[in-house]
Amino acid sequence: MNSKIKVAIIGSTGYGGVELIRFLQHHPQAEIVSVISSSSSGTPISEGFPHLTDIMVQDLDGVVVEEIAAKADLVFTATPSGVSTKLVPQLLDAGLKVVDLSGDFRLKDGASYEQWYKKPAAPASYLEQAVYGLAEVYGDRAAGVPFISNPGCYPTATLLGLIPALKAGLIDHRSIIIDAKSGVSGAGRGTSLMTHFAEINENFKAYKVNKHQHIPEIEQVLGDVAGEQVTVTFTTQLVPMTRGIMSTMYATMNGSYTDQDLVDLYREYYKGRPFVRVRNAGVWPATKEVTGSNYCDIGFAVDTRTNRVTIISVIDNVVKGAAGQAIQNMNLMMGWEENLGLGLTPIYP
Ligand SMILES: NC(=O)C1=CN([C@@H]2O[C@H](COP(=O)(O)OP(=O)(O)OC[C@H]3O[C@@H](n4cnc5c(N)ncnc54)[C@H](OP(=O)(O)O)[C@@H]3O)[C@@H](O)[C@H]2O)C=CC1
Ligand SMILES: CC(=O)N[C@@H](CCC(=O)OP(=O)(O)O)C(=O)O
Repeated sequence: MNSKIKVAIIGSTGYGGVELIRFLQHHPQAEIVSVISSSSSGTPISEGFPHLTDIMVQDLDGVVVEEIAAKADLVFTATPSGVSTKLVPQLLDAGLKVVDLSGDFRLKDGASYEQWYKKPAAPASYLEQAVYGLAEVYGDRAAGVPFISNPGCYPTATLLGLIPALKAGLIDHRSIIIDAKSGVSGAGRGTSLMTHFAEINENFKAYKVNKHQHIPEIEQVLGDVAGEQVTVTFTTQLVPMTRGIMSTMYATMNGSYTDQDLVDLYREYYKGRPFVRVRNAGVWPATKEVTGSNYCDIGFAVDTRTNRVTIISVIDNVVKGAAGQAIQNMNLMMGWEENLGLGLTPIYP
């Protein structure tokens, strides 16, 4: 096994960054050498996060690329969209490996990024260089590369739920409808009216309907899998819970299949992949069954009356949707077992 890799976390005061710290502290092959903040450098991280008093590296560093390059081998950029666009090229040019958690390098087409994110795209050469890190689908592309773009939270749950059926031709790609719900931590730590307690508690609201920035990401990957253009209907909703995404997908089947046919197909597709668990026929997953873990759990319900299938996929948005998947990608980049440092059972209840 290789020697320990030195890692730095930019955005370590955000939800993704704090979750990276939680897992990396116990990673057998990684050592956190720098926790970085653009707004609180020079202060101990435990000042804002008292639950982190036991982490070895306490003082928050500033975002100084040369200093990061002098200390670290690999950087996790858990930074907002628009920030990674500018930061990641500098880190790569300084010789660092990067796993970026933002949406800035997921879309290969810069014009599409600008349309959906309403921000300038990163230079095309860096978009090309980024390997899209949906580990269970593209994991074989990750070994030895310097730069992984971590998938979005909604796309992770959705794509893992759809790809085996689409690839096998079981579902009609023109019929896909995705109804996705997220806990409020998906919006990050910053406060807004959208996630304000009085606005979301005992409430359930749709947002960005047909306008969500994850639509082109989902369509890009489904198009790649299907070998032709795929468009989807995608509705996102905010649920009054802290963590968790449930993506419920509907599609017309191209033949007559049973729940068990889908279970068998998905178990075969995800054979050997430690983080996708396919439920037995008739058993549907719940968000609490993956909380705090890197699992994606998937269940099915075939409706013979309508000839449609309902696919239900759940993840913890902060883990499999962000920090956990980022560590899984680091493991694959380094040629390690993909579940290294991630073997936690979900927190229940
Ligand atoms: N939350 C989730 O479930 C998921 C998040 N993501 C993506 O991961 C990234 C991080 O998300 P999340 O942790 O939730 O977001 P947060 O808003 O919780 O944290 C983002 C952090 O980025 C830092 N930051 C802000 N501006 C800058 C800057 N100019 N330079 C350097 N750092 C900066 C801030 O820390 P400071 O002020 O200390 O520098 C802040 O704490 C985002 O791109 C998000 O879209 C992806 C999948 C799921
Ligand atoms: C609940 C909630 O607000 N979720 C966010 C997910 C943001 C995110 O992860 O953004 P990128 O993947 O594009 O970086 C949203 O729907 O925009």
